[in-house]
Amino acid sequence: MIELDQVTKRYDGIAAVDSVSLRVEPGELVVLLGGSGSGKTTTLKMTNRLIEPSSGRIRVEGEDVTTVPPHALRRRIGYVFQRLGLFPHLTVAENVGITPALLGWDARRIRGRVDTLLELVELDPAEVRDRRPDALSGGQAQRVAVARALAAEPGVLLLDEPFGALDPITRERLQRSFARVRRSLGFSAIFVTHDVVEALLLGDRVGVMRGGRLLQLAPGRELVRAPADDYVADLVRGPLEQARAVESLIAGAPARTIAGGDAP
Ligand SMILES: Nc1ncnc2c1ncn2[C@@H]1O[C@H](COP(=O)(O)OP(=O)(O)OP(=O)(O)O)[C@@H](O)[C@H]1O
Repeated sequence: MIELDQVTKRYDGIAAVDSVSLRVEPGELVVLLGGSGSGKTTTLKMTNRLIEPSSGRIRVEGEDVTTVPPHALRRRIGYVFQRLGLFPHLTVAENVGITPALLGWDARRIRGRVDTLLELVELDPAEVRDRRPDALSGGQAQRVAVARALAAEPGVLLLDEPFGALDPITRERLQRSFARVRRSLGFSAIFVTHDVVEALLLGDRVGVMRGGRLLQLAPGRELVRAPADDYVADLVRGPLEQARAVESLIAGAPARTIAGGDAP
């Protein structure tokens, strides 16, 4: 569904993305995981031509993206931005229905699709349909952003830290809700995050990026059991140790803090 073949992006001779190759199979969700500046967003934006690669090939649904006009490509690929990108002057229904409207769907079909998607992302259409984005909570707005990206029934979805700005409880709720939406619609997706737990829980496979390179692309289980190098090992160790510390706390064992000392 998505295929990157030795894709590189250079800025002033420096590689932001360095010879990255990966394939996303039909229905698969690949997470790109890495620290700030590792090249995740640049990789995502090259996939829908918001950024043009310096070299390499990208195919989406079998087609070389350079042969598809960018606006046509972006109508076929849903995109959820790092910072929302909802249009503040449009209502929720207008935001969600914008791509179907551009594609010339009739008003009844758009309305039906908008309501179906709002329900799918667990919002009550009657309650939020006519509100503007500033009248929504952060979590509600992010649900609307996901609904909007899915409105024109794309086979491919790109998500850039979609839940990054939310508190942990809202974030976890949205992760669960997104996993459900994915099961019911079955699209392929690339999901960018710097959150290791989110990556392990949501990704069919997780690609770890550092300095523009893809260090390892594997199911989360394999990253934990057989990390390709010390960087990957260190990256996954932190949250695993945290989880173990919490478990022993719950079990009533004399818990030790992550720093190694006894918990208060
Ligand atoms: N327009 C640009 N001009 C010059 N350098 C850029 C440009 N865009 C990105 N870069 C550089 O490319 C590298 C990769 O950036 P990118 O945004 O892809 O990283 P990221 O992993 O998504 O980081 P974050 O998690 O902070 O969003 C960084 O070093 C960044 O400074």
